[in-house]
Order: sequence, then structure tokens, then C-alpha cells
Amino acid sequence: MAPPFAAAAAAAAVASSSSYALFSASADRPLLRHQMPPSSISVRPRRRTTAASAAAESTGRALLEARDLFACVKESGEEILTGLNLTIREGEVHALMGPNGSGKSTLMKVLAGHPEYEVTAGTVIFKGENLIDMEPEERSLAGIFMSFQAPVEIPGVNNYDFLLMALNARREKKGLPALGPLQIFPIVEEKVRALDMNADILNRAVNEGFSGGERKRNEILQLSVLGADLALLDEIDSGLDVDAIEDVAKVVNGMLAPHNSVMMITHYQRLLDLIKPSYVHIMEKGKIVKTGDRSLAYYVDESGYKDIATV
Ligand SMILES: Nc1ncnc2c1ncn2[C@@H]1O[C@H](COP(=O)(O)OP(=O)(O)OP(=O)(O)O)[C@@H](O)[C@H]1O
Repeated sequence: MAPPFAAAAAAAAVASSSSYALFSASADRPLLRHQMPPSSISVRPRRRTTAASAAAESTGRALLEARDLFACVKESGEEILTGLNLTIREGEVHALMGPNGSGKSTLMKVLAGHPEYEVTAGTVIFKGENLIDMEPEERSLAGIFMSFQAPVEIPGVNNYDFLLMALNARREKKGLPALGPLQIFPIVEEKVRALDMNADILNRAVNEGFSGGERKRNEILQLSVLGADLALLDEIDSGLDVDAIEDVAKVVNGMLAPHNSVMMITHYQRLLDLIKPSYVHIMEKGKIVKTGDRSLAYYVDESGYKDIATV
């Protein structure tokens, strides 16, 4: 039997960003309309930041500001985010760490507009606009991209067609002419090579039958082709071997530009050695309880964190 959302997803792939397509796929409902975050890609390796230089760097314009954010699971009403505050400025890299179940993934999904969650109090301003009022596809259009901890399949939607259609939808929104398959192929091919992916992956359905590592790389491929002002990366390092993490980090670093930002969830030091964070946040019970520079991550172990009260 055909997957229930396959036809809708195929149509929607033309029109929507990957993040919205994936929400819709997981929520088993049809996708809506075109979205196209700006693609702003240039290369600028991030330098290591000390606490002092991190503070000194906080002069960029605020990209995202969350204030006293509370959110619950829509179905059960269970409160997950419990008064979270966060400011991400242009050009910054934020690492989100903390114990299992502290709400890190939920925060990202709430920011991206996942339909399973409801914001019950607080505000989120993204590029000067009220993010909470925006539909998921509008958030994507505004420049938010989320890569999932467990990327879902979109059966029946060819991976290359998905990229081409999503990219052209974005270009259309920006008033740019559509590109033909042959025009974007060299660009996509170069990015596939940078991620050390097999080009055959472009001819397969999105994530269908992909290994865990291939799914993760495919998420980063989407990000690098489509671009984002704010990339939310949920454990892009989990399930990847060392070489793969280096490939992924290289691509993410290559996308960093003065005006775009990254927030990444990780449990591991090694990712932070490769993608240098401006700030590290420790999350506990639905809110950020500690913010510091890279050195804060050394207090985090694989089960979450050591005694944060002593940090
Ligand atoms: N849709 C949902 N339905 C029910 N409970 C949920 C849902 N989403 C999140 N939760 C619960 O909210 C809490 C926070 O989950 P979340 O995935 O955000 O944590 P996390 O910090 O990302 O954890 P991990 O490090 O294990 O990935 C968990 O107890 C989780 O079970």
C-alpha cells in the first residue's frame, strides 16, 4: 500500500521547505505552500571564542529572541519548556547541551513550528517578527531550517527533485528565475562530493532506505543547497563516524557567514572542536540554566552534565 502522505508529500516537495515537509510527513497531513528562505552562503571559518571575546562579539543584530517561553505537548498538555530565555545574534554559533529529556529537541521543534507543540506563554521574535504567529512554512520561508535527530522518509519523492523544487520555490519567492535541473546539478554534485555522499543518493526517494549516517548527511545536503538564516541542527553528530562528522562540520562551517547563525544540540565535545560555538548553553527541565563559552562544555558528560551548581 502506498504511504498515506506520499502523493501529498510529492506535491508539497515542490512547494515547501524540507523542514515543513518533514513535519507534515510525520504528522501525516498534506503540505501547504511555497516557502523559500534566503540562501546566503559564504565561507568564513569560525574562530575560537573566550568568554570575554564571546561577550565582545555580542554586537550583531538579534536574529532570534525567546523570552519566558513556555510550551507543552498539544495532545497531553504536558509542559516541556518552562520559561526559557535565549538570544541568538547574527553570525553566532550556539551549542545546546544538557541531560536527556531536558527539552532541547522540543525547543528546536517549537521554534520551527512543529504541530505537536503549543506555546502557552512567552514570546519569540525572529528578525523582528513574531515567530509564534507564523505557520511552519512561513518560518522556513523567513529563514529557519531544522535538521532532525531522526530524519523521516518521504517515499515517492525523488531526492534530487525535492532539492530542485524546494530551491526553485525559494528562488521564486525571492523573485529569482527558476533554475533547470541541469543548471543546479553541478552545484548539488559539488555539495554531495563535499559530504562524501554517493551521487546515487540523489536518484532515490528522500531518506528511503538510507542508513542513519546517510540520512544525517542528506539533511546537511538540504541545508547547504537551500541555505538558512538560522540553522537548527539536532544531534547532527549522533550515529556518524569520525570522518562523517568532519565532512558535516566542514560543510556547516563553510555556510557560516556574518549574517547567519547556527544552534546545534550535541552531547559530545568533538563536534564543538569542529564547529566552534560562540556560546554553550546548558538546558535543564525546560529552560537554559547556564550559558558560557566553549569551556562550559567540558562540564558536560555523556549522560548530561556534571554538577552544574559547581560550574
Ligand atoms: N510529542 C511528545 N509527546 C510526549 N512527550 C514528549 C513529546 N515531545 C517531548 N516530550 C517529552 O518532553 C521531554 C523533553 O524531550 P526532548 O526530546 O525535548 O528532550 P531532549 O533534551 O532533546 O533529550 P535527548 O537529549 O534525549 O534528545 C521528554 O520527557 C519527552 O519525553
